[in-house]
Amino acid sequence: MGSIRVENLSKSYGNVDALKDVSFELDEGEFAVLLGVSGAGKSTLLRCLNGLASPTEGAIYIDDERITGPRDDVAMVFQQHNLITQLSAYENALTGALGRTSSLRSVMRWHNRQEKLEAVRALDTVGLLDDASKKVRQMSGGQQQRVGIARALVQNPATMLADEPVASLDPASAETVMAYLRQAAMERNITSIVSLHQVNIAREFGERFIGLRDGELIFDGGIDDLTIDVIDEIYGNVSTDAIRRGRDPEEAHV
Ligand SMILES: Nc1ncnc2c1ncn2[C@@H]1O[C@H](COP(=O)(O)OP(=O)(O)OP(=O)(O)O)[C@@H](O)[C@H]1O
Repeated sequence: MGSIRVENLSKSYGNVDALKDVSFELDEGEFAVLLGVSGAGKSTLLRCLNGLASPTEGAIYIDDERITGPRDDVAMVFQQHNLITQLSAYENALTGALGRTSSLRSVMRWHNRQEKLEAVRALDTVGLLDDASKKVRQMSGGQQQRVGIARALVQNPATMLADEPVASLDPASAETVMAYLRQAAMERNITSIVSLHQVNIAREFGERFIGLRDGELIFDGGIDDLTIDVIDEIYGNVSTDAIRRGRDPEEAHV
């Protein structure tokens, strides 16, 4: 479950061509990192994948079903966590089940035993079981993002999309969050696409890499093919010395 097929996808906003004839396929359970500078089209691709934006041309299929709008089996992890900060980690995780409940139950926030167990299991997966009752606003940015991942897991997705999930975190927290995200995807065989702009983190956690530049897919391959030349091509005029040292290439324009 969760295989993805993107076929000749183009997306324009007025006269801005955000995606140009992008095609690729991911097998069930693959973990792909989406690379590209700001404006390359990463968010647009993720928005088309989760059904929030519709293609101008082309199509996306999940498990051979054409995407025509948001689906419950496609979960999203956001950069700005989108959590309810006055609620606990557990309560936030439980909101991941809301898409699957009736509107009355959803409004009343009634959850069945199975959903509660899933929330506990998801918090365990992201290493936050001991902090389940802690208010999200009292948590660090990295912990908050792990709650965001737990919420996505409670949705019981076949596909998980993450748009710059560690962009606002310090390097150590970013690594921790990525490790939990990768582990969760592996344990549950969730097909995942994570957009990142930190090449060092991408190389550490990615198994498949998709590179966008100016809306075009310019790279699709594994870690061995992701050479410095390819990185140069994805990021344009950047200092590869800075990349080797692990600095953010977007700050390393020469
Ligand atoms: N709603 C919109 N209306 C008009 N133009 C848009 C819209 N959304 C994105 N664009 C444009 O489409 C192009 C791709 O943007 P997109 O946000 O997908 O890139 P990105 O790689 O995710 O960059 P960032 O990391 O900065 O979000 C950019 O030129 C952007 O200005």
